[in-house]
Amino acid sequence: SNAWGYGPTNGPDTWMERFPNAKGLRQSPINIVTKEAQFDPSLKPLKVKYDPYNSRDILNNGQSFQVDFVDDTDSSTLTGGPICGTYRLNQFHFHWGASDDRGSEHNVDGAQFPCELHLVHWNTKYSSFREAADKDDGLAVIGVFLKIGAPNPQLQKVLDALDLVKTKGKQTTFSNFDAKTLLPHSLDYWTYEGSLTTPPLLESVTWIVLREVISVSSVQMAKFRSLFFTGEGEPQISMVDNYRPPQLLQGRQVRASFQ
Ligand SMILES: COc1ccc2c(ccc[n+]2C(=O)c2ccc(S(N)(=O)=O)cc2)c1
Ligand SMILES: [Zn+2]
Repeated sequence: SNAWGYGPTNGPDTWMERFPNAKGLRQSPINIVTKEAQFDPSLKPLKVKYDPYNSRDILNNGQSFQVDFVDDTDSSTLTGGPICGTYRLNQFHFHWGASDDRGSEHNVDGAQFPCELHLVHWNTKYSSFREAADKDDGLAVIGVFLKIGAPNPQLQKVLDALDLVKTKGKQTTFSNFDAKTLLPHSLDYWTYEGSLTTPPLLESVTWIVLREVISVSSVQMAKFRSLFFTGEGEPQISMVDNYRPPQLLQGRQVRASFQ
């Protein structure tokens, strides 16, 4: 099939055939080498203000599942940190592995986590997500690593909805969810200029990767893996290993908000 994906014939190593950005100079994800991340005292604290009223639905888009937010007002926003101005929360989604030893997109000192959460925001100097998506300062994505440990009750609310979106294209109402409950206590972060990690791989993302992880149990990870890349009635292919491997840094600086 010509659609991009994560399989042997349409996976990350084939993406540059149809998406030339794949060979760009600010591609994501990357391996974060913590000793080379320089503390930048000019970085401001992250300011996250999410309104549960804005959560709308949960969708299996055939590559991951995402929770979409109503983003026609400034009620769920990201400000401060490395960004200028106000960015609105558009959606969050995850990337995960077929087993607990892999699954995250960013690595830290060469280590992979079983899962990574992405909270996607767009710069309100543009009129919409679509308009912002291809601008140098258009998007800001908060990355949060999930580490195997105690079950995560906040995450469980999202996982309980997955039974209704097993196959590609399925979506269901998902209201009154507070995305802030998925964040760790500390908002210390690494930041660098990068891209979308899926086609069209647009180089429009200020990445904000949190140092502190959130927990997920192995049983909860099995719930992610119960989804399918494929649509209803098609031969089932489990939705696993939907992560792009780390890309070259190409001279970019990774900054730290903490010492
Ligand atoms: C301009 O055309 C577009 C723009 C964005 C598209 C997209 C197709 C899939 C996902 N997206 C996304 O919005 C998208 C893709 C990747 C990520 S990520 N994994 O957070 O880098 C976030 C958001 C097409
Ligand atoms: Zn992502």
